Amino acid sequence: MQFSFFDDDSEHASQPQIIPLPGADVVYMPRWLVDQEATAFYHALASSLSWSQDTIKLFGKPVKIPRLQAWYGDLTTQYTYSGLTMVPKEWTTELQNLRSRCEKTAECRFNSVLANWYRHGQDSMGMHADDEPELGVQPVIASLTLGEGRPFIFRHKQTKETTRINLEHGSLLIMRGDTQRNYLHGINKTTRSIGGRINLTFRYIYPATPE
Ligand SMILES: O=C(O)CCC(=O)C(=O)O
Ligand SMILES: [Fe+2]
Repeated sequence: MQFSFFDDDSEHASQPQIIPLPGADVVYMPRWLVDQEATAFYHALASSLSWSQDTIKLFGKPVKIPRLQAWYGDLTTQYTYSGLTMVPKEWTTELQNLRSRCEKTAECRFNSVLANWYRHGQDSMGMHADDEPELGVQPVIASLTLGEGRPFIFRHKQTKETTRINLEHGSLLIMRGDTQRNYLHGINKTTRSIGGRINLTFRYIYPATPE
């Protein structure tokens, strides 16, 4: 299924759109940031965040993930994974600014943000759900797109029904409720020659409880 939003009335261009996915709660807000501001944030984040291309193990072999990433947050959000303690970087001015605006829109608190930089069409993110226990049972995730729009794929875990939403420059996508429980999501590669896209996913990570 493909959704496109016909919106002739520019006054309503940033009206929230409810994405009709059964068993999910997804709202898409085109032009949450006006073009000029979104472009300014794209360049500021590209040059100021501490980007790295992380390595994961695939069938025992180290493989570089196909994008750059950076993780920022409150110190309470650090967690231990396979004996490795992951410590977030301290909030930058731009990230603080965007965090508080996302909190106002989503009407909830965020203490962490994962930044992804898709440098070109060959950068991607595999299908996954953001369902780690430290995100809680019904996580709210606010996802901001800056730069080149890319199709965001939702796939229902049981029915496998697939829905694509083109995430545009300056847009905010808010996922809540059972979205992570019922759906996977991801960003495919494309052979089209396209520009870069920076995505910020604001989250709330529950502080680890001592064992
Ligand atoms: O780039 C995107 O829109 C997806 C990012 C994402 O799913 C994640 O960071 O968990
Ligand atoms: Fe995700």
